[in-house]
Amino acid sequence: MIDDPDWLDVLAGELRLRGLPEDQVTRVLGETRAHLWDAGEDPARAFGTPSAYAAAVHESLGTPPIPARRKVVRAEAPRLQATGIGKRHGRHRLLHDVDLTVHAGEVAAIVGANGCGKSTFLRICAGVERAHAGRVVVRGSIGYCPQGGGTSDFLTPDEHFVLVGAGRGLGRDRSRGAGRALAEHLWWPRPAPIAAARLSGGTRQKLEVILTALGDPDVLLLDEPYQGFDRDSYMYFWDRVREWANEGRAIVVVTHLLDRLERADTVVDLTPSPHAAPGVRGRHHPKGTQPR
Ligand SMILES: Nc1ncnc2c1ncn2[C@@H]1O[C@H](COP(=O)(O)OP(=O)(O)OP(=O)(O)O)[C@@H](O)[C@H]1O
Repeated sequence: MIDDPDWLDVLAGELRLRGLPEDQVTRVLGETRAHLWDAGEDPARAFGTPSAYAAAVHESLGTPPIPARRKVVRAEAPRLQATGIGKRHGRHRLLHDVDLTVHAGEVAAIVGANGCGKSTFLRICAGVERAHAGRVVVRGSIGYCPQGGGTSDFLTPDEHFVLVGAGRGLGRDRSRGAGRALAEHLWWPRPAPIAAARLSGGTRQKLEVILTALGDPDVLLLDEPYQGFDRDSYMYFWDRVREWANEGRAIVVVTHLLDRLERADTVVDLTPSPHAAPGVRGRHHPKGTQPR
């Protein structure tokens, strides 16, 4: 057998991402390992990518795609509700009366001109900055991806997965498997065992996104998370956002790029209106409309 523990780790992560119970994950891994042993084959040659094989297994087992726990919450209450948010810097009124409601299964995009307060609004939603007015209610756990700064120069990708996974209650193998499975979804199939300082800018940014999503937080807050991604990775990223939502997460993305806004259920444009009173911001657009 050409035993590839990395491939099997990623497969385990992929199966868990699809909601397979732990006993089924163990059974599938055992059977797969036995097959590889008998056939003496390389796993990628025998089964393709872990992601594709997990999808096939998932389909053949007929496992429901969305855990029931998340569905129930969607019907009951929004995951994130920001009401009447206001923020000042001295005499400058940055945010005024901004509302945002995001349920499980929904994607919200925050757009607007440079400096209009998008990152500030997201930080307020994440609870790392205080608003001067309004209220934020979050139901569930939060994964927050700021614009950079969430990784350590000296740790490898796997070490990041294990460290952050531990903080979210995941064991070592599970963290590594989940991290690598998420990496594959972002077009980063084999995170190299090198320190993060030596990763390319786009790859390091992928690491930030993966760490945010590790452990399946209920609410994902992503501040221009695709910076430095190549075109394919950018497309994969938006596919992944939609899949995360379909799996029951509530997602808020701060974005400058308007080409994927059809993926969002809600678009909030924080650009100040020329007709509004000075400092008045917070305009909402229904799904599919383009902000100015
Ligand atoms: N502590 C502070 N004191 C004064 N002004 C501040 C402070 N923090 C942020 N600002 C200002 O608030 C404004 C909004 O910043 P923010 O980063 O939220 O905007 P943004 O819409 O995300 O910008 P960009 O599109 O450029 O990323 C900026 O003009 C910034 O300089």
